[in-house]
Amino acid sequence: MVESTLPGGPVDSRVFDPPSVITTDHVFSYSKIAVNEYNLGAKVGQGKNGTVYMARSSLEPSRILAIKAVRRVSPQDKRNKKYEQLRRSHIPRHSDPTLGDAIHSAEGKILKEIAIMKKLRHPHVVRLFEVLDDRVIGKIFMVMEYCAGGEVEWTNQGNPVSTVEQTRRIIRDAILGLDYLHAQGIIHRDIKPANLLWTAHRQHVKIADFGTSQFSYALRLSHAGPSAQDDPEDPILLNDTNLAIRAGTPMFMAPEVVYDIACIDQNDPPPPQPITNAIDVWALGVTLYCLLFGKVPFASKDSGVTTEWKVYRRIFNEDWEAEDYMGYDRIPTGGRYPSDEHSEGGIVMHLLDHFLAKDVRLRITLSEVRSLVSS
Ligand SMILES: Nc1ncnc2c1ncn2[C@@H]1O[C@H](COP(=O)(O)OP(=O)(O)OP(=O)(O)O)[C@@H](O)[C@H]1O
Repeated sequence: MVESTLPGGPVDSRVFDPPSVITTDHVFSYSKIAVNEYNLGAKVGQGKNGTVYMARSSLEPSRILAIKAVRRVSPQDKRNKKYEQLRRSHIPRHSDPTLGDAIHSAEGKILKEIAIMKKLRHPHVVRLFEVLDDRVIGKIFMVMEYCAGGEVEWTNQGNPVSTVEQTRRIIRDAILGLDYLHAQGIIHRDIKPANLLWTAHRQHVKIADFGTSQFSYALRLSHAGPSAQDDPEDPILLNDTNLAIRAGTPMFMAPEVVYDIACIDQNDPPPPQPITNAIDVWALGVTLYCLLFGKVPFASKDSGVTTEWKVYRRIFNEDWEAEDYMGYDRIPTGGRYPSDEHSEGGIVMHLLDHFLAKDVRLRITLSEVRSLVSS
């Protein structure tokens, strides 16, 4: 068994390991139970646009994979019969991302997710192995590594389900994955427990779901310097105007993301802050809070049509509250401002404070947090 060592422990790297993502533009066999050499097994997940199945390759049956099957046309767009007719009769078999992007946003979205995943190769990021994209077929198939442990769970009727030590391990893995993403110029934009997947036996956590992620050339340049100019880039990645558009899950959104809605009725609002990779750090802070306390830090206290707006207002204006105990093992926090800052509770509350700094300039960076959690 080959193992690679990361700070905090070894990672099993026995998985099939092609040097780059394979793109197959001919689907020679496709049914409900198989696509090309892959036999589809149980359904393991359902997203807005895609269904995820367990799968095995007939060429290597011992290896379990995950295949995400995504419709080129989203369910509501299916009503657009004209488009579907056009697609079936005119689209050539070979893949052309820019064409796909231009003719249909659902297809453009999945091609962008694929272009992003193609750049990524890290022990704490779900790996894409192959894309089956035959344009005469109504679906695109993404063959990925399988994360057998499922989504990171965080609440049982408002109570935490992970111990503080388990939480530390989850956050540590997510920090390593996120730090890598940012170095590649990728802002995830939807960090939350449901997008962190456990490997088998809950050994490690990997970041998943790049459906709302965005490539930022400026971010890539800031990490790689002039050598970033030599990166092979897919043209579909280079439009980063989307960064200003609100995306992700409301309760995990950073103050700078919800600014326009939160300040809508303020006479003298503070100046807006830039949208950067710090939005992922905020979302990781919200994730840490969820794991520690079994609830979100900024929730609307009532239900109704204005709920989402109220959440944005709370994110923007209000401070988070600390419970007296954190984790399934109920370790004392010492309250929102613990008197003993060196106690376990004191250290964790201090960390939360830095993750959830409303001012982007005061928010902790991943390199700062890395040194804190590995010490
Ligand atoms: N590699 C994987 N291994 C195991 N389970 C997975 C894997 N990828 C996704 N899943 C499961 O499938 C679910 C849906 O996947 P995913 O979030 O990628 O789909 P989506 O259509 O992009 O969803 P969304 O509606 O959030 O955009 C996930 O929440 C997860 O439970």
